[in-house]
Amino acid sequence: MNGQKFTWTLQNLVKSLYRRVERGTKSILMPLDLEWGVIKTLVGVMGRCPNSFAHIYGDIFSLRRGSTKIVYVSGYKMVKEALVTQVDSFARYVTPLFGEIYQGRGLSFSNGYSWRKQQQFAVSHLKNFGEGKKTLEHHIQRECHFLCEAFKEEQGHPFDPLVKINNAVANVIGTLVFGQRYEYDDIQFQKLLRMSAESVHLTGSVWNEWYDAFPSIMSRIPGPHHIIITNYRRLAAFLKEKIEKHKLDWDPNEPRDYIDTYLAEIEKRKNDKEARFDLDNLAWCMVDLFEGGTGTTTTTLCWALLYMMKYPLIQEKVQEEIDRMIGRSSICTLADKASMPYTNAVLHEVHRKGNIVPLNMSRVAIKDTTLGSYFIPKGTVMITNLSSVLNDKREWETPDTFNPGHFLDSGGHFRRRDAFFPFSAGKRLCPGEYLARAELFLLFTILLQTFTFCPSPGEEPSLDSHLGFTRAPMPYKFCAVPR
Ligand code: HEM
Repeated sequence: MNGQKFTWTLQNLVKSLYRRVERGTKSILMPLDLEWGVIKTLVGVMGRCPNSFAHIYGDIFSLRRGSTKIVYVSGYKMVKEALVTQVDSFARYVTPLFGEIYQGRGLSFSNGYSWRKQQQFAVSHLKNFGEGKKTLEHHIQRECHFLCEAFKEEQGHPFDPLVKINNAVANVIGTLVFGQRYEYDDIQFQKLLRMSAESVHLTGSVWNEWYDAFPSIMSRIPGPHHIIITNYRRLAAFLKEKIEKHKLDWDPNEPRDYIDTYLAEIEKRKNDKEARFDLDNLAWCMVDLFEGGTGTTTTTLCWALLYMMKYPLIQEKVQEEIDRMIGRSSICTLADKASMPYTNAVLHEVHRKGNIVPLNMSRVAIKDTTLGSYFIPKGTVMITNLSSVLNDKREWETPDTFNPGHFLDSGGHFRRRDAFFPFSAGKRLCPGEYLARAELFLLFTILLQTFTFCPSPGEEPSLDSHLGFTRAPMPYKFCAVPR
């Protein structure tokens, strides 16, 4: 069968699936009951967005993956009810694949008392890290300097910024977690970053879906799903080496990073076994912080620079505000954000349109509950569609347009918006939000203070994306022209 005929056959298959649903394949639980694995495969092959199901079937419908029922929740009001109002009815859904990898350790795939204690500890470290000249702000500013130097080396010629940005962002989280940064041409570190990006990409692929639907079969047959497991274990091994080195010259009175403060916490919580402060858990929390903190922030900054290239007038307005509030040679600080409403609004709009975690991380109902007017039995998996919140026509004036005005009032002051959920919401929201926002503000502002970003000659910037676990722009090149 040639490619065109194959696509045509798949299109007809999707249409017939739609027809089957339109005729009303009633589920006991919800109005819609489809095979999620089939849908995901078709979505992957044909690039269809699962949001279209919400347009047809409303803010709550259900799907099936193997024997697992999945409730799919869309729209600001319903997602908020699920994540915030009914927060105690749901916990993190630990998929079979990630259950196998994490075994209850770390931050992302644990629950209950141990998760709460580990999460509180991580959030506090990420917010209050460092003193004097070794603050979070200082580390980010230093990394901005290295990134600007690396961009300058390109001398205004077209280049793909992804590797340099990814390395800079990984260095910030690396400094906070294990006290070390790497040069942008370090081959071993680049290999580790590629491995980490590959895992994130494969996590959003159908292989992960099929593993979750049929774990005992998939664990026995070869395929890219095994790469996810191997890559996570390699990353954990790399981080365990850092822990071992730290133990050799650890001084509890002079904590250098997350490892040092965690080692002290292990001592402090010796009698609180349930909180699980131990060396093994430390390594897996580090995996979560490193993995969670690198790809997401990198992708958001790549979107930000792409939007600036696409909309040069917006870029000019940001630069005008930078010149007015900071000047060309002073170093931007976090305190500057309060007096830069336009730049702040542009970054918020980048988060909204970038929409980098479209389907959030899944939950599971831990008791019988009711959402909207639907009964959801204990054990049902729930996906909250953050994409539908960030594009909800009932909340945003021009949801389909990149419009920083969404975050500005009529006087040009910054205004918060209720439906701004890129980091999710409720008590399980992203623990790295503060760090990510600090990093993005400083990196974005310092880059635009130093350069103007233009498309490669003769090329029109494209806003096309590719979907793994995160939604990232297609690889692109630009010219960073010194100002
Ligand atoms: C633009 C940047 C980022 C975005 C958009 C983002 C978004 C998210 C989202 C949507 C979740 C799922 C929350 C939920 O289940 O309700 C999440 C979880 C998580 N994020 Fe982020 N994140 C970002 C940056 C970071 C950074 C910098 C770190 C680490 C320093 C981080 C670490 C984590 C971890 C560990 C989790 C799992 C938390 C848990 O299960 O309790 N993220 N993030």
